[in-house]
Formats: sequence, C-alpha cells, structure tokens
Amino acid sequence: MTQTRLHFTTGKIEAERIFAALELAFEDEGLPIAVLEVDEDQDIHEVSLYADGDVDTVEARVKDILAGLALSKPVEREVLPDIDWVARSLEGLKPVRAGRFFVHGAHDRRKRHSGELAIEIEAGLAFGTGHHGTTSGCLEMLEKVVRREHPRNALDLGTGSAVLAIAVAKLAHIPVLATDIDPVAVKVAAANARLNHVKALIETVTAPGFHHPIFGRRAPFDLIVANILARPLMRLAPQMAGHIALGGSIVLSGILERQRDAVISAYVGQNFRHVRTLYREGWVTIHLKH
Ligand SMILES: C[S@@+](CC[C@H](N)C(=O)[O-])C[C@H]1O[C@@H](n2cnc3c(N)ncnc32)[C@H](O)[C@@H]1O
Repeated sequence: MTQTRLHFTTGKIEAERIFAALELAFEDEGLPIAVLEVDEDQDIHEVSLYADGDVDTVEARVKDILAGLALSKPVEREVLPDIDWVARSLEGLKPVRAGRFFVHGAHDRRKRHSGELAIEIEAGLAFGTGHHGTTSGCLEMLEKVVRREHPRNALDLGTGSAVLAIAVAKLAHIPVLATDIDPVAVKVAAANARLNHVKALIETVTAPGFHHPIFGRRAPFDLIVANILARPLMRLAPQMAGHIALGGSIVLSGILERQRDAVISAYVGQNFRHVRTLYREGWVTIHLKH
C-alpha cells in the first residue's frame, strides 16, 4: 500500500513533546513516527509520521494534536514510492550483473565469469541485493568513478546490505565507512563485509546522516555514495559538501526521474558540478563533483 509521510520541522524540546503525544494518539494503529535532527546548531528537528489508508483523517488528527500543544504549524505531505524494500531484498534468487560486478547469493558462486568482481550478498532484512535499479545504477557509476579518480577513502551512507561498500573496497582496495540509520542493516552489512573478505577495509556504524563522532575522524572523503531517497538527499546537501574532499565525487541514487533536477539544484547550490546521470527502471543515479 502507498505510504504518505506527514512531516514538519520544529525545535528539539517541542519535537520530543510532539513525538510523545503522537505516539500515544497513534498507538493502536501502530503508525511509525520518527524524529530526525536536521541541524543541531539551528535547533531544527523534523518530525515524520508515516500514514497509509485515510491520510486526510490522520493529518487532521495530527493538526489537532499540534493545536492542543499550542504548536500549530504547516504539515507537509510526501507520497513515498511504492516499494516493498524487504520483498525486494528477498527476491535475490538470480545473480545480477552491473558493470564488472557480479552480485549473487551463496548458490550462484560458480556462475561468475572470468574478469568479473563477485559480491556475495546475504541480504536478510537489509536492502541491497543489486536487483533494484538504484543499486545497479550505483554499481555501474562507482566502477567508472573509481577507475578514473582513484579515491583514497570512501563513505557509503545508507549502506543496507553493504553491497556498494563492498564494491568500492574490492575495486579500489581503500577504507570505506559504511553507515546506516538501521542497526539491523548495520549487522547485516558487517556480516557481508566478512563474507566477502573485506572486513579489514569496511568499518560499519549506526548513524542517521552525518550524526556520529566518527565523521570527525574519517572526513573528508574522496568518494561518497548514498542510495537513499531524494528528499533526505536534498536535506543532506550542505553536510555532504562539508564532508567531501576538494575535487571529490559523490554518487547519489534513490531518486525518481522527475526528482532529478531538484536534487541536482540542491547540490549545485553547494558548489557541486553535475557530471553525468544514469537512468535505470524509472530511477536515476547522479555523479557530482565538488
Ligand atoms: C535504498 S537502501 C540502499 C541500500 C544499499 N546502499 C543499496 O544501494 O542497495 C537505503 C538505506 O539507507 C538507509 N537510510 C535511510 N536514511 C538514512 C539516513 N538519513 N542516514 C543513514 N542511513 C539511512 C536505510 O535504512 C536503508 O538501509
């Protein structure tokens, strides 16, 4: 079923009060609610509630709750793409070829052609078997970028199964920081790094965006890849600029074709230059340079 994200920004203290009130009000329906720190210095926090079914009624209830807390504010809507991430991760029955990469499950180890770089994935509950157009687009783009630019350190933000971090580690033999907001994905990522014999190169961390002390130690990165959705990518543009090395590259995906120009504009506004776009199954993968 299509999900709609109802969201608005507020300060930290208000966000905590609103979160508690929403959790109580929507306890029976079990609607997911999240608070994300957008900008610590300016005290901007984003509250999101994920609704399906009768979104108008849910929105009216959210507005009533805000009014009850004397915190009336405009509530925005984002209709999320209709993707079943988990079902996608479990459909990894057939191997996938993207550029030089051969992404496969344990049962297809022997199908690798000579010259291909094999990535074995046990996706479990993490996204990233290579079957989705965003992942295969990133794999193809990463191959081109690594071959031309020889990065010395990389970040895979939103690593899921770690498929992209493993691809970079195998191709470039460089340290890769692999992060995800979801602790389950981070466990799967670490297991896949071990399975592919690149554990020494890949460090896994649970972190939303760039909120973790490790970034202070590991940045700036020569290469950042982030396959998350368009909206969070646009919000992260200033922080991407703050963590990329001069002349470094970023590869972005999780972006629908119609969202491409808005994402590019957000990054051009942060002194990035658009290099190329790959189109795969209605999704785009974008390469930008700083
Ligand atoms: C579409 S999956 C991509 C997985 C893998 N990198 C690939 O390309 O197949 C997006 C991943 O990003 C994570 N994610 C979403 N928003 C994030 C954020 N703000 N910070 C870190 N990870 C995030 C999700 O938990 C999910 O595992």
